[in-house]
Amino acid sequence: MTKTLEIRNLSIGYRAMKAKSNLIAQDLNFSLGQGEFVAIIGANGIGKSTLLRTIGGVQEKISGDVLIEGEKMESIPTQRLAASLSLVLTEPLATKNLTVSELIALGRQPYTNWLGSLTEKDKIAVENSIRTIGLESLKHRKCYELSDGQLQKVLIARALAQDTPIMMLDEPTTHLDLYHKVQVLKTMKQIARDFDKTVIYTTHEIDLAIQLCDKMLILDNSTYHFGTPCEHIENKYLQNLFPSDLIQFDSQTGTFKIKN
Ligand SMILES: Nc1ncnc2c1ncn2[C@@H]1O[C@H](COP(=O)(O)OP(=O)(O)OP(=O)(O)O)[C@@H](O)[C@H]1O
Repeated sequence: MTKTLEIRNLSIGYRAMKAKSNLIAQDLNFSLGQGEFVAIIGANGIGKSTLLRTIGGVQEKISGDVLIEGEKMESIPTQRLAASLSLVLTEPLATKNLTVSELIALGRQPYTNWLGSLTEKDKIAVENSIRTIGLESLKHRKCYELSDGQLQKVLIARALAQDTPIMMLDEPTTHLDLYHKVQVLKTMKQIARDFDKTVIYTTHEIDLAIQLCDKMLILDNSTYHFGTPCEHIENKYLQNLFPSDLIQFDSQTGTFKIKN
């Protein structure tokens, strides 16, 4: 399997603080291949978003390397990087006055000219994304008219329209109900499979990730584990992810249960 994303000795954190605590995670090493669907999990504040933003190139790393298709990220020109990697973050949207179609069309920016005019190919990519994510009935609506869950789907469709070999999504299902969480995650997995893309996302929905993902990266206090959900269960890495006073992981069912 071709490696699309390689993380080598990567340390992440926040430089500005200049204190030891600026280091969120260190010496991370893992790689992802074409067609893989991968979740980053871990407790609140452990560093999932920081990691995703760092490997997505919007946050400076502390040290180490992120390689995109074998090339160090910092040596890839911006335009080419935008055609290699799409990123869906949780930040509020600045452009809510656009229609759903217009916002999704912004995903085509790496391929359009400086006027931003869409070619036939761009328009087809936008329509395909709308259909794949199931947004046909909303495509003429203004983004400010959408619910949080609907907007979340639109942002995923925009990343899909960007048509990159790597897609990264920060908590893409937070605002969705259970049915639509599963629908979106299954669609993302299908996209990885059908188009040989590498899809990586952060999540708190560990049960769903166990059922759907090829691999999981578990960020734990001062350590991490990378492997298949089965390997994590066998190695009991999920058992100690949270304090044991309230919940415990049931390895038979692959779910967390509330303690009596
Ligand atoms: N801009 C920032 N400057 C300094 N520290 C930050 C900044 N943003 C986040 N942090 C800290 O970095 C750590 C990791 O935060 P991050 O948002 O990556 O965690 P997370 O695992 O995504 O959390 P959650 O599950 O709550 O979304 C936290 O301790 C947080 O307080």
